[in-house]
Amino acid sequence: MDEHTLHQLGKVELHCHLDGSLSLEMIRKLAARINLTLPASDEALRQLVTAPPDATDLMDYLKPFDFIRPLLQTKEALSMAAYDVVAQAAAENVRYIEVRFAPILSMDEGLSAADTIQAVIDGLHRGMAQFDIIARALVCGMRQFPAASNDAMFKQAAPLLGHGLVGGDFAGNEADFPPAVLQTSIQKAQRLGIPLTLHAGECHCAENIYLALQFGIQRIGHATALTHEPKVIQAFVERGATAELCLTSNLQTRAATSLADFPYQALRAAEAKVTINTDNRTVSNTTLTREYWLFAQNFGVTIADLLQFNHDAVTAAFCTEAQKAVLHQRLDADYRPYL
Ligand SMILES: O=c1[nH]cnc2c1ncn2[C@@H]1O[C@H](CO)[C@@H](O)[C@H]1O
Ligand SMILES: [Zn+2]
Repeated sequence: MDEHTLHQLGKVELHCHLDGSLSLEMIRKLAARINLTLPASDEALRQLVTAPPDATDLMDYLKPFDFIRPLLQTKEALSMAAYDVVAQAAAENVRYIEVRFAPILSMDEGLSAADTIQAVIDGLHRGMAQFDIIARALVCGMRQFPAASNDAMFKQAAPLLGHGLVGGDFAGNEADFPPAVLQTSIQKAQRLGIPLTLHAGECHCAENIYLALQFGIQRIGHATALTHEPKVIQAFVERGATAELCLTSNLQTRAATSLADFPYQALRAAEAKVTINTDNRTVSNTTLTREYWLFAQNFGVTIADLLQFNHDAVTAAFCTEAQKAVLHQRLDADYRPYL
């Protein structure tokens, strides 16, 4: 299996952050709009927006996001950014993508949460008009922000469900704000009818995954801490949950200290549903094709495995059943020549 074949294959991506995935070209365009001077060379710019190579933990990894935040404070900027991520995904044959972002981080200059979501949806729609891809939005509450801010954001988000928005998540500082602390906000979002995925198990705490499952959440972002926890893996499988795995990101945040520490093999042995994702194309300096290649190189996954991961991704996606049926068929057609 070579990288070219992996590039050609149709793909479905459930876990991709908007602000962590802007192309350098788009970062330059957005910086020009706020008169921010950037390093002239792409190499120097890349260093500013990529996770530090010696990051010690998740919070260290998240530092480049502070640099991106001022760039995404207008509707135009959010729309341009969303279009940019759709274009990148379409270029590597992603057929369906859920792009997530945190409205609260784009409200510094007066936008409402609803404004930010509508702007991202507009950009996704412009991308869909241009490229052969379906793109939907997810909104992230930020764990370290006041519950009231997250609750208000989800309240404004709910009416946009079915209009380009398909669900929610909580991102940010998991170690200090685990699911137990978020319980009330999670339940409020669920009562609004917002389908949730949740970042959990990225800080060596399998208990967070267990609790997310207990809360009725069936998609887990990262799920890294499952590796050495057979009991939690069993609960994960029993619940029919799906893992949104992000290999490169996990090695950078030290959620996994080595390949052996990454939960793929354990999940595979338990016949759990897994999907491959970038997390952050730019901050993690990766692509979905590269993530597939890493799985092929390190874990010996086959084309048939990849097809299965993509079917599982479609099944776990938050789009409509009618769209899922079309996507399943499309994947079968995409993979047939390679099987
Ligand atoms: O791997 C991750 N774990 C937790 N939070 C993350 C990760 N990647 C990005 N973000 C956070 O999500 C926000 C919205 O996109 C980003 O600003 C970043 O702070
Ligand atoms: Zn993430």
